[in-house]
Amino acid sequence: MSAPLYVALDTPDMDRAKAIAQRVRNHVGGIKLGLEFFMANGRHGVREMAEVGLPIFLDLKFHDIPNTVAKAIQALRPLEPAILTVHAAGGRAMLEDAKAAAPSGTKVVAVTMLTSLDDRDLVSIGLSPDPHEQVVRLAELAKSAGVDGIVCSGEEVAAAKKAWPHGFFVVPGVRPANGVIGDQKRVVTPRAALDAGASILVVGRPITQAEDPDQAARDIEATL
Ligand SMILES: O=C(O)c1cc(=O)[nH]c(=O)n1[C@@H]1O[C@H](COP(=O)(O)O)[C@@H](O)[C@H]1O
Repeated sequence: MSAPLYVALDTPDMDRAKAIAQRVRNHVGGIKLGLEFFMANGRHGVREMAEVGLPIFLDLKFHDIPNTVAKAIQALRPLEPAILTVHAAGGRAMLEDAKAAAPSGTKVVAVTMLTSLDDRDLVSIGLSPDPHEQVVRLAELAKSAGVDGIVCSGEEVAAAKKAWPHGFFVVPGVRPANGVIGDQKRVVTPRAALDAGASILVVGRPITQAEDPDQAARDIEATL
């Protein structure tokens, strides 16, 4: 079952992104392109990566006033990404306008609480120290604003799914057992994330920095 695994190709280097995509294409369900790739390669780069033949998740995490976010998404419409991200903290009107601006076939998902944050980080930005509370609150907001789902860590996905049984749940911050955690803080294994209710998993460095990305993707796939 390869469909739920999206590989995050976080590199500014088009040749490297293409080479990894070609190596792992039979073991992943899609490709996530984020700010690092987009800043270097833009729309043209996204089109080129679409030639690999896998769904494209365009992760630009929009967070601005509703008009600016809507116009930015309208400008991306020709790319017809399978999934795109906005920050839930942009608020209801921004989420509604983002969904209205996106192509009908694009899932708009709202980032709740970045997986690189822990309870101390939440307090430092003036929020309640409980990630579950924060994620469930933002999941309810995203649901009522009419977007398709949320991004959260595998630690909160079960609670969020309870609040939104038919939502689409993207889980990054996923690490194979004994994997290098790096800058992530709320981390679970791919299997645990799926068992908790993830719709798709996002995995970057455990695949892209592996000596053999193809084997790393196969190893993760085998646990799903
Ligand atoms: O929206 C995301 O995809 C995202 C949200 C989040 O809370 N945490 C998170 O890590 N991500 C993205 O998921 C990917 C994780 O990469 P690795 O840590 O290398 O597996 C990166 O591309 C992040 O931008």
